[in-house]
Amino acid sequence: MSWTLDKVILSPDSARLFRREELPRRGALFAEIGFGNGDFLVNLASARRDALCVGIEVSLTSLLKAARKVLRGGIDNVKLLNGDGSFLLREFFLPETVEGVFVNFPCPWPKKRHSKRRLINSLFADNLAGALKIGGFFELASDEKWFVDEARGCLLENGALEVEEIQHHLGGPIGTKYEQKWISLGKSIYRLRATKVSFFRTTSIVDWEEVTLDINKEMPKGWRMGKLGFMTNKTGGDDRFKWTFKDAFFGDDETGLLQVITADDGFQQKFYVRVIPRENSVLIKLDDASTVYRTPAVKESFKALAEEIGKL
Ligand SMILES: C[S@@+](CC[C@H](N)C(=O)[O-])C[C@H]1O[C@@H](n2cnc3c(N)ncnc32)[C@H](O)[C@@H]1O
Repeated sequence: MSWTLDKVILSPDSARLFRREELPRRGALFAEIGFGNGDFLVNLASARRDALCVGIEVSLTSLLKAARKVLRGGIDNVKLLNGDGSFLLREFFLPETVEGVFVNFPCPWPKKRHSKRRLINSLFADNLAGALKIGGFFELASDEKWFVDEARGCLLENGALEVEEIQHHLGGPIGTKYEQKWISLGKSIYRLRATKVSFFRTTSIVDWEEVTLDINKEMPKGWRMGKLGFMTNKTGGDDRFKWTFKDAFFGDDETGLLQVITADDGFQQKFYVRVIPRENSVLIKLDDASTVYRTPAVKESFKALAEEIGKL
């Protein structure tokens, strides 16, 4: 990533420092989840120069496009995070600090078999309520009435949120790309607003203090880096988290690289672990090109890899 984009996009590593050093010093905090082309976020940030506006997106293409827009506009109160909005609402923000959360035209995933992919569920409602300060609000806009109905039901399950009736009208103050698209096709727009009215907190699972994941494992007898290939498709974990080792690669520099996929409550991360032979040991470390949130699944995958290497 270029150094300029780096000023706007927070990687898991820079998010850690920002969260500790900058976040508590900022004024009002707003978040937009699934910001797409970034227009709404940029407009919000321009209208509220006193506030920090955090955009969360799963799409890297959208992330880069929006970051360029922010830089071109000379806007200094926007930060972007790559990842799932529900997870990052809970993990990135300090408890009960966010003034407002916006979700504009989320993917509805209408098919039943895709319903687990829908952003708004009971876990989202809890993560939202945990991030919002008392008096903070949530706004959802969608062209799908059934989706907003379902979202309303999920929000109502969290007793700290006061959920209003669904509003049905055409257009909002700042039309997003999808809003303009649906309106031009003659579709209706549904809006839902909720306010946090009482204390509610969630527990973060990311270890924000832990920096290193390095493990130094005693080198097994007859060790060859090629043995790392035996890890491929090994998997483990429990109800809350899972890890899988994928492809292994071997460099000319005697080191090995293993691809790892982890999931914590469905939050996926993909990264590479470098395995480096030392005199009598094997060093297992996060590859320099990878950054991850230090979740239980990530930590356990390192421990499991060390254990497996011991068996080789
Ligand atoms: C239909 S588009 C709407 C974009 C924009 N808000 C608009 O109104 O024009 C939905 C966006 O949500 C993003 N998205 C989907 N699931 C997400 C998640 N779990 N967390 C964050 N962003 C997500 C998609 O990548 C996509 O950019």
